Amino acid sequence: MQAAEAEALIAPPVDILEDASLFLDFDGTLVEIAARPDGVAVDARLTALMRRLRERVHGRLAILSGRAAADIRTLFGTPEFIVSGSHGMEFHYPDGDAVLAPRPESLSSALADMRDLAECWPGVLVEDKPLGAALHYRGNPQAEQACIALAQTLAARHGLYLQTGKMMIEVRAGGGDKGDALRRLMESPEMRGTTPIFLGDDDTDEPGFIAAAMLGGAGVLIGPERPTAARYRLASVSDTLDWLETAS
Ligand SMILES: O=P(O)(O)OC[C@H]1O[C@H](O[C@H]2O[C@H](CO)[C@@H](O)[C@H](O)[C@H]2O)[C@H](O)[C@@H](O)[C@@H]1O
Repeated sequence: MQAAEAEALIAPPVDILEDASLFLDFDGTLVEIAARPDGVAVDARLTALMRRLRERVHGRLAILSGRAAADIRTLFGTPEFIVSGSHGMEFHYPDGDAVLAPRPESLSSALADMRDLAECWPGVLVEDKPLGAALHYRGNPQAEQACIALAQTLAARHGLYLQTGKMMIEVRAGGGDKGDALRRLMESPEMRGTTPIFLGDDDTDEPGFIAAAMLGGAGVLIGPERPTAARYRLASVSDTLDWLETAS
């Protein structure tokens, strides 16, 4: 699918959640980007909003995050919606069921190499994830090229998938993405035949936008204009929370 010209994108109509299944990215969509991965929090407004949205879409609500699903579940405190983590490779359901792809053995070696690099670049953080290892350089943007080069080397050496992100680069298990997660969830009896709507801000969200469109729904890009497979756009996290409150 061709990326749409982002400047042509408008806000989604507020009645778009009628007969919808709603998929939401987390960082940069529901919460502002923070200096560090552990710098985000879920406040009372967001908790209440998720409850209202769940009712609005009759339970057809999921977060699709690049984070570990356990992170999202901890942040929300045993959520009553589906959480797909690790870029579409993990699933946690409200009834306690969980599906997790196998952790690549090579991640231990990749993490050791990343930690060696981080020791040479103050401000660089290493994130150990269930299915991936990430280098965050938001704390030292000058380390960007070194982080990308190491991640490229590790991905090639270990046959891992190279995942780009916002001031981070990750090597992770391949074989799935947020588009696959959305398609899988849309096959459930509860969601089948409904219209998938997916809100996200990052590279990892683009496969989800494509999958939503191919199933008759739409993606909503959060943030500044850029080439994207999303059909609509909201300019910021703040605008997104306001729009979701109106639409719920
Ligand atoms: O798919 P998402 O839910 O948007 O998760 C994407 C990544 O989010 C986190 O990193 C990003 O957010 C951090 C906190 O705002 C920020 O410090 C970092 O620079 C961003 O890249 C998370 O740490 C990653 O594991 C997720 O893949």
